[in-house]
Amino acid sequence: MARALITGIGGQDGSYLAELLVAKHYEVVGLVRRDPDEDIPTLREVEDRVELVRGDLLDPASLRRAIADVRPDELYHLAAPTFVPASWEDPTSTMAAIAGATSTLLAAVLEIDRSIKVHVATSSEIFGDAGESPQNEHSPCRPRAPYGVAKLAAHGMVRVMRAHHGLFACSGITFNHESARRPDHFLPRKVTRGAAAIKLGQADALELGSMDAVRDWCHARDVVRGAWMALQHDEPGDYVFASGIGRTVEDLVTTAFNVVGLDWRDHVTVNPAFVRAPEATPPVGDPTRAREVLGWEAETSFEEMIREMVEADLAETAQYMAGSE
Ligand SMILES: C[C@H]1O[C@H](OP(=O)(O)OP(=O)(O)OC[C@H]2O[C@@H](n3cnc4c(=O)[nH]c(N)nc43)[C@H](O)[C@@H]2O)[C@@H](O)[C@@H](O)C1=O
Repeated sequence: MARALITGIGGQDGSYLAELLVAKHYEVVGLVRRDPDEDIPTLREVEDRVELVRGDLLDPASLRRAIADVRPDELYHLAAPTFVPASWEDPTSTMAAIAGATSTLLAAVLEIDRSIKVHVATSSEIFGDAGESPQNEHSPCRPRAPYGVAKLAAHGMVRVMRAHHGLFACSGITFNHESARRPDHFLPRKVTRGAAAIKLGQADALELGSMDAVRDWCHARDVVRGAWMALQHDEPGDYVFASGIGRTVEDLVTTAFNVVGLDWRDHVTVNPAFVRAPEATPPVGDPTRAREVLGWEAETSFEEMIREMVEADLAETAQYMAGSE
C-alpha cells in the first residue's frame, strides 16, 4: 500500500486529495497545524481513513520530523498562506511559510529518503506581469505581490533540487481553483454564498471589487487529480493546471446569480476597499503540457462548478435559517 503525506490536508485542496488517495487505497497521513483531535469539517468523508500529525510551516523541525516519522512514498506539499492581498501585510512570514517551508521539505527529502516523490503546489501568481497570455511552463515570471515572489522561490527550489540532486520533484502551477470548501474571502465563494443569501432573503446586497478583472477558474477536484497524475509519471516535471479559459469577475457573478434566477445588477455594488490594482497581463493558463504529457484535463465545467457551489450554499444557508428559528 502506497503511503502519502499531505501538508494542508484540512484545506480545500488537501481534503479533495485525501478523498482521491483514500479511494485509490493509499495510506494517507496529513500534516495539520491545529490539534489533530479537533473536528475538521472538510475531512468528514475520510476522517476514519486518514491519520493526522502535527506540524507548522514556520517550524522547520516539525516538518523534518513529519517526513522522518511518516516516510511517505509521495509528499504533496499544499499547505501555505493563500490570500494574495494578505501577503502585503507580512511579506517576511509569507516568504518563510511558502519559500522557507518548501526548501525545508525538499532538503528533508534529500536527507531522509531521496526516493520520496514530491509535488509542490505553486501558483499562477508566479507569472504576474508576464507580458504574454495564456501562460505556460516557459512564460516569463514577474510576480506582482509578495505571495507570488514566495511561490516563485518555491517553484525555483523544486527546479534546482530536481536538476542538481535528481529529486523526483514537481511544481503544480495552479490557476484559481474553487469549490464549496473554499473560504468566502475568495471571490467565487463570496459570490455564491452572497447569491444564496440574497435568494433566501438573508441579505439584499453584495459588495465586490473590480468587476472586469480576469481569472482562469477550475474545480479544486480537477487540480488535485493533476497533482496525483504528475507523481505517477515516469519523469518529474512542472505543469500548468488550468481550464485555459479567461473569464471576468462579471462573468462569474452573472453565472452565479443565474443559478438562483436573479439579476446581479439589482444587488451587487462596488466597494473600493475590495478593488485591486488592474493587471496588465490576464492570468489565463495554457494546460497543453499537462494534457499532452499526463492526459490531464479539467473535467468539471465552470458552469457546473458554480452551480455546485451555489447549491451547496443554498443548502447551508437554509440549514442555518432552520437552526436559528
Ligand atoms: C492562483 C491564485 O488564486 C487565488 O488568488 P486570487 O486570484 O487573488 O483570488 P480571489 O478569489 O481573492 O480574487 C480573484 C479576483 O477577483 C477579484 N475580486 C473582485 N471583487 C472581489 C472581492 O470582493 N473579493 C475578492 N477576494 N476578490 C475580488 C480580485 O481582484 C481578483 O482579480 C488564491 O487561491 C491564491 O492563493 C492563488 O494562488
